[in-house]
Amino acid sequence: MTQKKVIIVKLGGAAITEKRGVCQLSNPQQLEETLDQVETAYWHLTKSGHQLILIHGAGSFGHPQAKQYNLKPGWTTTTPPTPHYLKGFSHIRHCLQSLSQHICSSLESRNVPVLAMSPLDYIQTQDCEQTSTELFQPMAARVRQYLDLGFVPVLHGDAILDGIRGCTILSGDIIMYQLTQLLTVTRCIFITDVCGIYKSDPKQDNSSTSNPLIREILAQEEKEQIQSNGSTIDVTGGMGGKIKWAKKIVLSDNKIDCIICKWGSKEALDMMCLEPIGK
Ligand SMILES: Nc1ncnc2c1ncn2[C@@H]1O[C@H](COP(=O)(O)OP(=O)(O)OP(=O)(O)O)[C@@H](O)[C@H]1O
Ligand SMILES: C=C(C)CCOP(=O)(O)O
Repeated sequence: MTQKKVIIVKLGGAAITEKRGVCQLSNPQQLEETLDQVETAYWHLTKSGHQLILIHGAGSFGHPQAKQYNLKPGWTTTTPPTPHYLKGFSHIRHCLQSLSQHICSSLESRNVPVLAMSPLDYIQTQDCEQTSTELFQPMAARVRQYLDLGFVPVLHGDAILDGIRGCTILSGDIIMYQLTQLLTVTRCIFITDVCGIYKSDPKQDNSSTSNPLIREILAQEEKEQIQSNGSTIDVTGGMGGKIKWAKKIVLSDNKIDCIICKWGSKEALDMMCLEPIGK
């Protein structure tokens, strides 16, 4: 019997939403293809006894709103939130829930047994990314419980309460990292709208000579010559943030594969179906 494996797929905000807009989904063909691949991968994994966790990014349903209301630094716990913060927090949560609802109902109609989980309900951070892994235990325990029952848990980058900042923004990339620390995970896949990591943003330089795709990155290397400032609003660090958390995953357990690939690509489907890397 093959050993049961768990994979985590993050559907990036750039894959499922139009990040140049506000509360705008990706074009229907892009979104359909992305979710079709998730459906195919789910059936493939299930047949072989493997399990799938989904996380989605916020894209245009979270980043512009977080910026507008200054929600990442939060309101601090010493003073109560101003009406501006109350409105912003309530508004962003409403936007995020509508995105999660859309993704989950599209997958449910494809017969993928998804169960949505809002991180806000499972974690209060202590200074956002500085939060210790043990505080993520209730979230991981619920994910484990859903997996054991045969469901596909769906989490997302979220606006959450924070013991120091009052509130903050928790990236799906950090949720990915924390889950790898608490569950046994074989592979992490980041699906976005570019084929991987380049020397600099491929949307600003699409020449394969001056801006090649970097196929592998040494996780131990402190600094690599990668520029990661993108052209859309991203309060959680964009591609730079993703590289940071992917490296932390690999450094914490070098048996976990970490892959960044483009929605709809053959690589994305192969990686989600647990095909070997580099085939
Ligand atoms: N060096 C780079 N290599 C590849 N992409 C880069 C680079 N620098 C900037 N980018 C940009 O990073 C974007 C992907 O990062 P982003 O954080 O938007 O991904 P995501 O996970 O899909 O979104 P979200 O954070 O909303 O979930 C691409 O759209 C690309 O234009
Ligand atoms: C902007 C919000 C609310 C969450 C960010 O999550 P990410 O898109 O996974 O980085």
